[in-house]
Amino acid sequence: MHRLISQLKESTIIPLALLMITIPVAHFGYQEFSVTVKGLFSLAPYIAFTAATTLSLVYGRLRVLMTLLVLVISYWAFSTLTGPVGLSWNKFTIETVFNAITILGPLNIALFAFWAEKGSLISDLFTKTAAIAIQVFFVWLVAENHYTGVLHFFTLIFWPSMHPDWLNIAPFSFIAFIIALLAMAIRIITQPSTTNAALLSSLVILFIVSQQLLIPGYLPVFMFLAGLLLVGAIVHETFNMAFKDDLTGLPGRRALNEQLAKLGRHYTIAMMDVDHFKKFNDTYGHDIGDQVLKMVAAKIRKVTGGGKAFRYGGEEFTILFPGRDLQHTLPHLEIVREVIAGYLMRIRDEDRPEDNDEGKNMRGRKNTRIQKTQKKDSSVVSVTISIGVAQREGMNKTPEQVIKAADEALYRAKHGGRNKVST
Ligand SMILES: Nc1nc2c(ncn2[C@@H]2O[C@H](COP(=O)(O)OP(=O)(O)OP(=O)(O)O)[C@@H](O)[C@H]2O)c(=O)[nH]1
Repeated sequence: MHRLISQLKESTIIPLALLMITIPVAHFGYQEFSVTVKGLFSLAPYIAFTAATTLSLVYGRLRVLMTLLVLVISYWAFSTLTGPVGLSWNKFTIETVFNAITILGPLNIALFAFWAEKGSLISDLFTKTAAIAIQVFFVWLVAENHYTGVLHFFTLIFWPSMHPDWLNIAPFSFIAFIIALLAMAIRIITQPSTTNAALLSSLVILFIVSQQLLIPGYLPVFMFLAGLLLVGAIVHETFNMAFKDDLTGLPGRRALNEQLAKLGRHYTIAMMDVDHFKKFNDTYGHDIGDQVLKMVAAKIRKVTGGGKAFRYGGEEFTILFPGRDLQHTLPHLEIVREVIAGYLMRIRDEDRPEDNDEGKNMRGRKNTRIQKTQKKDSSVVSVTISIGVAQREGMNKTPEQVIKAADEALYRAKHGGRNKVST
């Protein structure tokens, strides 16, 4: 739960801050731009969309690609509606296009966020693009043939309370935005990620520009932001894939190597390893083993004393203490060891408490749980870790040599009975 909240904060904070900053730029700043700058700025969203499209194709991010297609169509249609050519469109076409974008746009963003990415990129891309093409065809059909009935239906106000005065979009559009917003909120709560935050931001941006279409700055400035957020999401997630361990969320070996290269002349390194983990896996299975590794990583991540945790590989972890000597790190490592040894983990099964407080109470009743574990309830488990520590000194001059010394200390901890810190 704690990790979910921090992931949620991590993925939404930047888009939220950028949305806030963009409001005054679109509302006041844009008016100060010269005509040339305004003209150039109208191209800015297309530049950001092109960059995001290229990255989506290179990294196979179809959900982002489909959202981009919705944004490109919306931006092109909205800028045509509000531009000089749009004025020659008849009123019926203008209303049809505006209503189509504001009803279908949000629903499509939500749809593509949920529509699983399956098969090859090309066939998936083909199916999803066909879904958009069919919609575009129907909109064209309505606009061409002046199906006033359809348009009239979509602008009907069923519930006056659902259509407040400040709303500049049709009632059906408002409902579409609410449905899409709820769906995207569920999506980001269940799967907090930078991409989902960027998709949610695209939806919010589509709402803002639909609402403020007649204020000149909003459309290019906010659409540019949408493109930038999608570019940022792909770059951020690709970076995470390379540097973060997927199972535990800790920085991985590549990140560790980068940090090792930056260390100064004064540091301590601790290597740690889960005790008898092979036996644990054999007894409880690999999936439960994974859950335990996640728990161990969560505890190691909280190390105090200036330590930085990494997953070294398998059931091995590393903590770097830049600028700290060995004696300083020992009490902090003892805390990590004790916390893990004292933690009774309830295995995720049907009985696992959904409620976090219940889980805490259960852990509080430690002695009863241990007895229960030994007698009949095999759904509560615990593990210990052994830790080896070494600092940069004497013959151990390079990070590799210090890691080797810490590994040797870890070997001594294992042979000294495990569940201990050795130097
Ligand atoms: N579930 C799970 N197991 C893993 C993972 N990575 C490594 N392991 C297992 O960790 C075990 C490591 O076993 P060993 O290196 O023999 O050491 P050990 O059993 O922990 O014994 P000691 O280190 O001597 O206490 C192996 O069974 C690996 O399959 C992982 O990501 N998930």
